[in-house]
Amino acid sequence: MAETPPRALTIAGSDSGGAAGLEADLRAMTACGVHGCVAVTAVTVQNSLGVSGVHLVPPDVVAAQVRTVVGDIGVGAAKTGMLATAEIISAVADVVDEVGIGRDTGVPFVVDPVAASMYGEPLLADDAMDAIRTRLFPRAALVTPNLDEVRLLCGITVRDRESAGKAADALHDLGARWALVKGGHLHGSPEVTDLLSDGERTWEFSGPRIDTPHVHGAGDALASATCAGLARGLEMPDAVAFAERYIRRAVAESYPLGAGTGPVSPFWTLADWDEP
Ligand SMILES: Nc1ncnc2c1ncn2[C@@H]1O[C@H](COP(=O)(O)OP(=O)(O)OP(=O)(O)O)[C@@H](O)[C@H]1O
Ligand SMILES: Cc1ncc(CO)c(N)n1
Repeated sequence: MAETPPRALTIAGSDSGGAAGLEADLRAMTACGVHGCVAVTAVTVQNSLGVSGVHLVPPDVVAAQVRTVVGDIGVGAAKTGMLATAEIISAVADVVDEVGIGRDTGVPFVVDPVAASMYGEPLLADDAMDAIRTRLFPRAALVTPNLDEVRLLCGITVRDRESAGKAADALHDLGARWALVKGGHLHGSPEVTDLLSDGERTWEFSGPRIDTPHVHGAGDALASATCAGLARGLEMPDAVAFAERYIRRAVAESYPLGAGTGPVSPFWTLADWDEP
């Protein structure tokens, strides 16, 4: 019998196409050697072409999932994905306080402020980004917005390194301990650069832009791999470096699926990482 591995929790929506959402989260956690637990917030009707339906889970049921997982299994870190409504966000803020998940607890909280699918369908109610900003940012060890989410959160349009730095500072000022500004949407540059900051120091994670359209779930996988790194006991910059290494290979090995956009690949594991 093997030992119990590190555990992490994702509070997220389901993608029936299995590319993004909690399905992507669990796969990334598994690939990173971590047992993933789930608090489901919503069921989406989704495939490689888009989202055609959303069915919400009641906020008290979301909170009960968090409570019951943490009370029995215990987790070393947690993350959020699709939270859908201000009511679910409020329930999540209350329950993470109750169970000791948070910015300055021993169980780091990664907030991925998912606003829309990659096709542009909303995954968050219009009034709910404000709830993420006010209720979740002050509890977050790390926030991981893409450039559209940065604009919604702090009104900054990121075009280059300088504006990315300003955005990271603004996100930090909203209460997050660390901010990772993801540059995947800055098309036109041959490099993809993600900028991590704690308001004083910055780390840049750069690599060549990989020529693939199949990046469905890339953001979910990056936040989940970071959460897995934290659950494995890494400090923040190391956990992000670990996740950046994971996502670059996952993007390089992405594959087509259906008639639309395919996912980043989870079909390799930690055991492969040290291959030449
Ligand atoms: N073409 C690419 N080449 C290399 N890395 C990429 C590419 N696309 C995405 N990435 C990596 O994946 C990360 C997440 O992508 P992105 O910035 O698009 O986030 P996202 O919009 O939240 O993702 P999604 O909504 O598709 O799950 C990027 O920060 C980057 O590290
Ligand atoms: C359920 C769900 N969560 C997150 C995303 C964003 O990647 C998506 N497309 N679907």
